[in-house]
Amino acid sequence: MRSTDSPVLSIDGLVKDVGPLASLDGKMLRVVSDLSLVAGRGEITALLGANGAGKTTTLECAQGLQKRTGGTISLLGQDPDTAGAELRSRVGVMLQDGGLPPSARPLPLLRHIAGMYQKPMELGRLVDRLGIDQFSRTSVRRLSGGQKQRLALAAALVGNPEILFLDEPSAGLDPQSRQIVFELIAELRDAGMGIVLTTHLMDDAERLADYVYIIDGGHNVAEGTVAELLAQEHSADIADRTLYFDIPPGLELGAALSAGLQVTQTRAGSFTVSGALTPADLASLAAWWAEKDILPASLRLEARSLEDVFLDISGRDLR
Ligand SMILES: Nc1ncnc2c1ncn2[C@@H]1O[C@H](COP(=O)(O)OP(=O)(O)OP(=O)(O)O)[C@@H](O)[C@H]1O
Repeated sequence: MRSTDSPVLSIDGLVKDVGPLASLDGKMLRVVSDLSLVAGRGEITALLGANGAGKTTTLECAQGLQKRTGGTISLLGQDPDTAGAELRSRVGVMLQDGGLPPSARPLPLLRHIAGMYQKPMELGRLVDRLGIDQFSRTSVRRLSGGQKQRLALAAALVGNPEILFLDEPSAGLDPQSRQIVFELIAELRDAGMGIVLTTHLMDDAERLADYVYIIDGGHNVAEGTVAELLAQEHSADIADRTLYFDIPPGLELGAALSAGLQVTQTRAGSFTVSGALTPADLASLAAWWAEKDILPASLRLEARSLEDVFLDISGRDLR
């Protein structure tokens, strides 16, 4: 486990049992087992995992919303299970379902929440930044999913927290909203806030996270910066590079590429080449195109992605 100078959250050996469950003959189900992580101030820490991996349960235990079965948790230096209102006022939480009162209107709601804190954020700026002024007088129940998500983020931020928890922050957001939300999250990080988020979207983790914990089956299976995870040892199944190109249908590549590469045609003329691709392979392919007077309609070379690493670590079976 990584150590950081000023952790906002550290979890050591977290265990969470739920139940008793009738489906298990009245036995308890262990949904988190021996999970440890550290999140630093001025950092975005991501818990990345498939559906049901245990991410939400872990965050809810960290926030004191669920009582843990075992392990230790320090949230801003205190145990969330026993701490009082003073700790809650320093923590911002954006839950997956928003948790907002359906009949409330955004602006009065945010003003009300701001009134509960000693040093709230400047409301006008936050409202403007998240585009809430466009729907400030529409009741929560009538907001779109993305508008609710932006309002939930504003509600989590208005108290100016030292640590911000975000459960699936980009769920339901259109590309513009996602861009605005991501920029704001990165700015808050740069200003020193500790941000802990859960996601099952590799792209979110790649774009946002300073440090990633991959969670599977209720425990950590890998951790590191995105660059460290991409560089780590992996099975032979995942290629370092994959080349995609589209050429007119009906042509056989023949000897244009060296033996040993995996070449597939996803549809006539659309090729995917993976394996130990070398510069010489690209040169010989280009020479073959020149000889046949072909300019590919599209051409893309991609390095291994976090998604490849994730699937390699956690397997391809549905959860
Ligand atoms: N009270 C409960 N009773 C039965 N099962 C539970 C209970 N709470 C959690 N679980 C199970 O524990 C596992 C972890 O759930 P959790 O919500 O933490 O996963 P997650 O990683 O956040 O998933 P998602 O990405 O789908 O939100 C799931 O299989 C869930 O069904």
